[in-house]
Amino acid sequence: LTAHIPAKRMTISHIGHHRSFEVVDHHQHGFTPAPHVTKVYRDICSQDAECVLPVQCPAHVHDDGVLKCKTILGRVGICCKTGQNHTALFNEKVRGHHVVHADLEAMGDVTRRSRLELSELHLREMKILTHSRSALVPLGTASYGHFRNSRLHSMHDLLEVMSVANRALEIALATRAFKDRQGVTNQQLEYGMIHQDLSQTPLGAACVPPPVCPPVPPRFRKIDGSCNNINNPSWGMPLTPYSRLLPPVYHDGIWTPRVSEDQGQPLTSPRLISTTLFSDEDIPNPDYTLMLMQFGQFISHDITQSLDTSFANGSAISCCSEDGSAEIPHEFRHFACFPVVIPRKDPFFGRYSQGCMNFVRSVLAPRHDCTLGYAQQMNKVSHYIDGSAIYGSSPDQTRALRSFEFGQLTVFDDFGRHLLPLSEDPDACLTTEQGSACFTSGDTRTNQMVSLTVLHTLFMREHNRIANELAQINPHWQDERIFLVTRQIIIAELQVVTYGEYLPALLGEAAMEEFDLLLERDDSYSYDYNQKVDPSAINEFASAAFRFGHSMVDGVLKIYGKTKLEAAIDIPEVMFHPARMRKHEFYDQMLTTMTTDAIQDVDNSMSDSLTKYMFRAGNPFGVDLAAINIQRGRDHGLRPYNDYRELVGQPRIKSFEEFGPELGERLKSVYVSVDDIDLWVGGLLEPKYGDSVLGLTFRDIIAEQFSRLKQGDKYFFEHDPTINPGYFTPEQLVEIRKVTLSRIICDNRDGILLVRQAPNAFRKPGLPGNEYVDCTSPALPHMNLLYWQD
Ligand code: HEM
Ligand SMILES: [Ca+2]
Repeated sequence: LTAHIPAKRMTISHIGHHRSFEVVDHHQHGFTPAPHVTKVYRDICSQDAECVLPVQCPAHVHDDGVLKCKTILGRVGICCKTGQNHTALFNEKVRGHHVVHADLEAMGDVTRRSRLELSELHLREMKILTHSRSALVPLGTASYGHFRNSRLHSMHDLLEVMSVANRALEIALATRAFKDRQGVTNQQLEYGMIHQDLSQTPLGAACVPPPVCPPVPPRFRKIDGSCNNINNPSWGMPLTPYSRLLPPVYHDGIWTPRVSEDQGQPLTSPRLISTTLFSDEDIPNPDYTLMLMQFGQFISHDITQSLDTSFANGSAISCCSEDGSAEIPHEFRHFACFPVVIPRKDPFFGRYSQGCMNFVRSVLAPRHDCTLGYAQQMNKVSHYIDGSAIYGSSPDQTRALRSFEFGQLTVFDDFGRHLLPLSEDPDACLTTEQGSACFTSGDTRTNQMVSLTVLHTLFMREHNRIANELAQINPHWQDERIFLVTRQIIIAELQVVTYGEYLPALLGEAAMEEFDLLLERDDSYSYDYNQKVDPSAINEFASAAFRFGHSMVDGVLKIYGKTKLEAAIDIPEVMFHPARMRKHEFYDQMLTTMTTDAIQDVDNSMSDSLTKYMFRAGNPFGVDLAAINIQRGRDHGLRPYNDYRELVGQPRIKSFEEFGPELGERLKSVYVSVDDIDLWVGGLLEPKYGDSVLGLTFRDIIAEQFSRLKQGDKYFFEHDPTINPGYFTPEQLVEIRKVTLSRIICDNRDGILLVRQAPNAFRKPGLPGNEYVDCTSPALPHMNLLYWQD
């Protein structure tokens, strides 16, 4: 095998594969792949197919006739014809299902009906808002904190979201009407088998027009991610839908959440699943620091944010009675309500007579071509790794953050220490008490957790530091130029840290090879760009797999003084309450803690701070993030866990005991069928795979997402000049590749307490090769910006 592996892959020949596959090895004779396309064993697949990992071609799950092959690393792959087009298996017949043709007359009728229904829904919404006492989530409660997580930047932002969301809702209603009228089956909906041309219909006219792109691609990527892919200029833009690995499963094929595979009974309450399967155990990971947790959340916010549906005026919908004891009955509540039922005997919430945890379904977005079909959830932010959490996802948001002098971002100068600008929104945090502080950045979740605020502050400072240097090197540059070049460098740094340090720690070296996630070396360009790859955030990634991070969270943040432990903060105290940022030493202390203390292992243990007290803000109880994650998966139509096992080439589980006798017992008590297990739950229960901190299913889904974010992003920092309008020179690439998170930390510390760092901020300091060095040490090399002089 090794003989055919190009040089950069040689390192992995020693990596063993722990699981054995039932390999159908069609490949009998030798093969001679061309030097640059050695990713697949092409010869066994037909001309129009490629051998790829199953997760890269998920349509096969519903297709029996697929040919198995072997990928370059010896894993089972499949001969794939659909490429990235996972859900649209658009041919006249798929396993006995026929394409349904929608003619103009049907469309006219359906449109009229959906318009009517939409206005009825809005009318009802108004009624609920004006007449019901419990229509709104009470201020100051944990559920209000949860809603704050999908806060919008401004009124303008709200109007824009609403207008897109309403269009998507209208399409969902039209699809339902069409289904009733024509007798469409759920399978036909899953396969996207409604053939339609909406251009002549009112629905088509309501579609958001694609962005108009300049004939010459701009050197700097657009703030809103538009015009990255010439053929699909709206790919990756904010307010567009997630992509999917597998078609969703909805009870009605359109938007109603799924029920049990066994006789269609309702699924068990996510809260009961949470208390049965998840407990708070202290199992620190010996190898990785809290930074693996915190940077993970930071980068996830760059890629994805789904929004809870709100009332038209932006206020929070309540689905529970005022005292939280029961759900509001269907007829009196908002159509987007999907509350979590809390069992009466709940060991924790029972004490407070809570029978209902608020949960509101996510806002929808029309698909890119605005066609009929199952509901798609909206991503509020630019999907690309493009620093949108720092700069915002729209030109308005960016403008609000810039100082327009010397390329700088605005800061709050707190007696000489630069912090993020203070928020003017009285509702952005939990408290408005004297001396408290609440910050703004490109992302509305900045204040959710104080260690997240620290990372936002770090990258804001790094921007200003680089802008400063560039302004000195190029005194003739104006604000705009400095800003744009600095932003470009910051995005490159984010990508270098993500692909060079974060992902290898999270996924392990094997996945880096298998999914082609390794960065090139020195001054080399990458030639991986693939115009066919849709970079969009994957729904399964955002709503389940990448939420593995919640299991890594430690409920206590330790604060170290010069010689001893100074404090231990329960994290609910610092959720939407980042006022400690103003304490002189806190920022340095937090950076030290994050690069020193251990993360919790990824498993079925979650801190009580997240399952009992999240966002409690002084109340005796909070909300349960585990239950919310499970409910969100159902809200988004994620298929059950077993389907995703199959997707990554693992056999489906047949009995609960396959998770071991103890977990098996507990699983059995909350799921009727093994085919009911929620993806987020099953994924966390899997044993670690190889050198990854994750099980195989999550590992592969996450690896696939980051592969798309690289291959499908023309502006990815290392793409070559023929592809990347904002390419770096070879000399600049060498400099950018020197960057590490530890370097960024050292360069932007207050310097009050923090003087040293281990070279790899994600790995525990003191591990071999990761011993502490002084911030000034050459072991933490600097990027030389003189290569940007002109
Ligand atoms: C103290 C730390 C954290 C808190 C309090 C927190 C809280 C939350 C909350 C409230 C949501 C929204 C849930 C919903 O309504 O569906 C969420 C979503 C999410 N979280 Fe976390 N989280 C934390 C850390 C992390 C970490 C470490 C990661 C990953 C490494 C992560 C990844 C995600 C992702 C991917 C989503 C979905 C985002 C979206 O698409 O809307 N979180 N988190
Ligand atoms: Ca982004």
